[in-house]
Amino acid sequence: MVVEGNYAARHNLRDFFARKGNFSAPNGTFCATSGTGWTCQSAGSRATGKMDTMTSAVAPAIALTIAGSEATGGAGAQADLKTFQELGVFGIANLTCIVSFNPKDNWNHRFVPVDQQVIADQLEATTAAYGAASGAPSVLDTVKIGMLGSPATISTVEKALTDGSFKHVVLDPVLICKGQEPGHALDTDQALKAQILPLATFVTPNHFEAESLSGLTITDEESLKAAAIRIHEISGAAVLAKGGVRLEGPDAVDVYYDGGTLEVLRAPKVGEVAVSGAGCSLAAAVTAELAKGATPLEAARTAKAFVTAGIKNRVSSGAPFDALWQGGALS
Ligand SMILES: Nc1ncnc2c1ncn2[C@@H]1O[C@H](COP(=O)(O)OP(=O)(O)O)[C@@H](O)[C@H]1O
Ligand SMILES: Cc1ncc(COP(=O)(O)O)c(C=O)c1O
Repeated sequence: MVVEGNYAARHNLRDFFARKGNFSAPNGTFCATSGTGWTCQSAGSRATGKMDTMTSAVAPAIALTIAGSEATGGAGAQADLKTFQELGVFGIANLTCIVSFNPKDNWNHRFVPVDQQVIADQLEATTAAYGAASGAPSVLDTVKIGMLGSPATISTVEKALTDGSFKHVVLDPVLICKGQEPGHALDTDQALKAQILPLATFVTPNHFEAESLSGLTITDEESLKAAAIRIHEISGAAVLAKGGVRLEGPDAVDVYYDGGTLEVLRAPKVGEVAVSGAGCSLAAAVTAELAKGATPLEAARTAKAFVTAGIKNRVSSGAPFDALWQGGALS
């Protein structure tokens, strides 16, 4: 029996009927409840069942992003949620800051932090709803950390990570954004390295961030490998170090290293400029795949393919940079 595109199969059936009452589906099926049972009838066929038989049988995997809002929708929490959804994961966003590009100032970032108590409140609500003690059918054990933006926020998030019981902590160590000058946020950089990096199980530095975290200069694939190895040694995390468009050559090259496997992930460059949301979407795709049970290496491979497709299908705007599109090719 198909009830409204399988909605009921993914939700508590009792809740479904409570919302919809008796209803007619567009294919001519009529569904109703009586007592603890349900009946659906269409021309020539009839199906019955108990209200509890389909309860949350296939709840989706859950993932949380602790990240900033990027108002134009290309990067930040917006990119993370779109990626989670595309990959079949129920996404939750707890916001740390609001970034609004400034078109009157060369599209530089205007950054407003969210109040620390408000960040803590969001984390409290999320934990109560989906944490280990929540009774939720899918427990939240996978979190992505995006832009934190200040030492105060880093301390708030550090507390949530140490209080919580996350199996996977994917850190996109956002030290600068595209368009920002390197060195803009060095105090945050230091706090991120000291307080969040040791808690990460997977880290996705871009070229600048990999140089900053490793202390090495990265000019080619070999030095990117050396940086990935160094960052693993420092953090213990699986590392996906991104060369992207910042290394010469026809391919966008990233290096994965987890202490055992070293793998170069490559895809032909699409254009020669960086695309907004590529780093966020890559780390979010890793997060979604880990939440669904993939190994870190499998998650990295899937994420690379997802981001490459999203860059090919990029969205242009009045801004001087394109945004990644997570939704597949539009015909
Ligand atoms: N023009 C491009 N063509 C293909 N892949 C790209 C391109 N730019 C970046 N990538 C890939 O997108 C992902 C994000 O990389 P990057 O843009 O360097 O990260 P960040 O957004 O953190 O600076 C990486 O997998 C990188 O190799
Ligand atoms: C809130 C926020 N998070 C993260 C980023 C990093 O985005 P990207 O995926 O383009 O590196 C940005 C960049 O603008 C941002 O504004």
